[in-house]
Amino acid sequence: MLVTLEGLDGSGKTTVWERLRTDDALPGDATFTREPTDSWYGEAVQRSIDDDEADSLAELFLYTADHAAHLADTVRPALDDGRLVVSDRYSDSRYAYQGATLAASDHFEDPLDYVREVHAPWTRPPDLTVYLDVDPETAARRSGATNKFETAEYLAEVGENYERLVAADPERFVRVDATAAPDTVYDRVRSAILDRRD
Ligand SMILES: Nc1ncnc2c1ncn2[C@@H]1O[C@H](COP(=O)(O)OP(=O)(O)O)[C@@H](O)[C@H]1O
Ligand SMILES: Cc1cn([C@H]2C[C@H](O)[C@@H](COP(=O)(O)OP(=O)(O)O)O2)c(=O)[nH]c1=O
Repeated sequence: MLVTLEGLDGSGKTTVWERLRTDDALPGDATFTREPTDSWYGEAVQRSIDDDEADSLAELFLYTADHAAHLADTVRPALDDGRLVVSDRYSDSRYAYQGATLAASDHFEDPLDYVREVHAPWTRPPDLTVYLDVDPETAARRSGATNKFETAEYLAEVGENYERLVAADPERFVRVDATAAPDTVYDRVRSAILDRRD
């Protein structure tokens, strides 16, 4: 089963993901992974993140290349072995974030839909996506604006894209109020995963 954690920067995904890794209630052979990955594709993504002048379309394809390699090298082999896979960010991040960065482009009527179409023929959709829901102001404050994406204004657009993704696929998403206390958020994410396991 493939579980993904999604949400704005600062929503608490990595905090939850780190705790899940040591939770004995989950299978000992579970694969914990993330996007951007730590492969050379992910390093190329990080260079783009660090470049405030990076071209948004080029950046989309860097993230997407990282996802393709992530599927081939990590996700599909683990799923084929019957393992639980938990990814801190995955394709919904691309739809939500690059759907926002490309909104300024005049190439696309609907950038979010375009990004989804790019992935549709070959990606592997998650079986469960836990959406850590937090307001953009809290997200920006918690994340400390460490990169070009972490402004409340931009994160508000990203949040609207996430809401669109949740509305389009309500069976796949479980929303967790990420403004709650860390232990409360963790317990709710943990329950969502344990309740959904095959
Ligand atoms: N439920 C929470 N309440 C308050 N602060 C939180 C909560 N979850 C995480 N944080 C803090 O917010 C910051 C970002 O958390 P992190 O897990 O890195 O978020 P993300 O991976 O979604 O960007 C960290 O300083 C973390 O300690
Ligand atoms: C996976 C992914 C991340 N991102 C963004 C979200 C983050 O601002 C940035 C790097 O992710 P990361 O460093 O993991 O930040 P965080 O821990 O706050 O999620 O890349 C995209 O824009 N598109 C994507 O497809």
